[in-house]
Amino acid sequence: MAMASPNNKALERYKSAVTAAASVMGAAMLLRRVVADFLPAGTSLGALLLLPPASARRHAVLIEEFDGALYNRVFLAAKAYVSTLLAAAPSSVPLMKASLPRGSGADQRVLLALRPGTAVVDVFGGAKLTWRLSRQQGRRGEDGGTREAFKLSFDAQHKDMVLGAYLPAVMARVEAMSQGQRQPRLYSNEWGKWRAVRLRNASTLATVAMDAELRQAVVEDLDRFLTRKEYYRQTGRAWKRGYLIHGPPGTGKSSLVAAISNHLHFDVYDLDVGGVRNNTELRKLLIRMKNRSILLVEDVDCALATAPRREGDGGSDGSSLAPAASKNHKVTLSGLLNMVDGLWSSSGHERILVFTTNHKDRLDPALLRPGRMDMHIHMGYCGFVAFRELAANYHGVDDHHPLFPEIEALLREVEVAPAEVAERLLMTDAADAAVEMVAKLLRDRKAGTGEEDGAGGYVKQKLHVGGPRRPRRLAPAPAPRRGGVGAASARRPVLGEEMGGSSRRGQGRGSGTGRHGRGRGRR
Ligand SMILES: Nc1ncnc2c1ncn2[C@@H]1O[C@H](COP(=O)(O)OP(=O)(O)OP(=O)(O)O)[C@@H](O)[C@H]1O
Repeated sequence: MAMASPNNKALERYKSAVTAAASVMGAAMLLRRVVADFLPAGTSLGALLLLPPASARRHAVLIEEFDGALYNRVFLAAKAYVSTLLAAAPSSVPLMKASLPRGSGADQRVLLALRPGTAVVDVFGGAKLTWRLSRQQGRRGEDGGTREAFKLSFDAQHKDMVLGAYLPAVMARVEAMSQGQRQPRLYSNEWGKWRAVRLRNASTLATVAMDAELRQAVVEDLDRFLTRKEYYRQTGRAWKRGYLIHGPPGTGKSSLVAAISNHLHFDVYDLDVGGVRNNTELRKLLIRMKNRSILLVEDVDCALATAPRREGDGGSDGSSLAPAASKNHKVTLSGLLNMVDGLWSSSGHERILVFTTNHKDRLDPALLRPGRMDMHIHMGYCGFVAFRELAANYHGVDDHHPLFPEIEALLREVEVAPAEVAERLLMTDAADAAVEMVAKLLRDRKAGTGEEDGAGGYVKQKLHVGGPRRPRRLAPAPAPRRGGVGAASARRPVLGEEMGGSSRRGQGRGSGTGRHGRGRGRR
């Protein structure tokens, strides 16, 4: 036990004086902070004493749908979180909205939402927090649509807890929910807004038949990209990557994009350039893309005008080989590239840009310049290795099928797209019959009778179903096909407006798959 000496007593007195002074100062500082934080500027201490007790006052955080032109991520998180609150206590709100996320299947969880003007109460750390939804008309100069906002209100005494613990917990919960259940989404632009549509392509990097070394190079490039945050930060470069995927129709370009999306868990924003009304709209679309996403421009040689051209100009044959800026082409390639290099790169990170084309030779040289696209990926006609991968994936056929030697020899002589092979393989559930169908396709192709049976070519499958695209140049619908068992599943439904037909006959062998229809003005 310590002895009480005069010196010790003096020390004790000194300590208690310091402690008392510190608590008075602390209280004074706290009070000053409270005055500064909670009261309008200029409010005096005297006024503070006249106010009702803190517990009786309410504070609120307003969470608006848009932060300038950008979606407010806190609003999106709040919406998802409120949906879980409503699901947990449905009886607390007499009337709410129920919907399926756009483009999702009927097996998806129904999303519950507040109707404007209604509220739901949450309890956190003993505090009651009220989420109220309001809706207002967009301001002048904005795009005019209605905008929603959440008002999160709580007793003033819980302000620090709400900002420091509750809102971060809401964000973390929503993040965890999205990591756990989320399939990459496909967005498509409609009237200046991104709409989520159903991703129909479940390709993975393992199921896309392609050269093994090329596949490895793509995987490594993607994985390196993901882990190089520090490199991009240190070098001051935008954290983005560009891929140009080229090759004849039906060789798996779109499938590869879907596979990349599935590999990285990145959403795909499939930009229909023809549907973009002007550069302002394009700018809005680009900045409204989320991070960790892929911007896809398919058939870039057809989709984008290269440079302004005089009225009536066309190719030497009267056709328009290089689309020019015109009434139909509001967005030019250079306009898009400038925006991608500028605001798109600076307004987000972990972004991938993919251009696809059937005709690399027709691309604007600006796109082919070294350094413009980081990697050029060629998807070619089906070789024997690719065929074996498809046969193994679809039917589990091993390497020793009796028809394989013949097929290997034929594949060296004829050009056939993997899509055509895949289609034959999917026409029946019987493996031997499916392999025989591929062999027949190749024999017919060699003999130049490929389409006589009406089963040649393939019907282009979009990455998505759902959100209607505005009709583009329509080609006649393909002739009805005779299909075996499974033919329907081989050609999953394609939007009518996206189906087209052009006979392969007359294009010469090896011009690609004959019947495809994207309606994107493919030449
Ligand atoms: N390399 C491949 N590996 C596996 N399946 C393929 C491959 N290529 C094509 N397919 C099959 O063919 C269908 C159409 O292919 P896909 O749309 O990816 O080709 P594409 O090269 O993008 O064609 P297009 O140039 O007409 O847009 C796919 O859904 C897939 O079933």
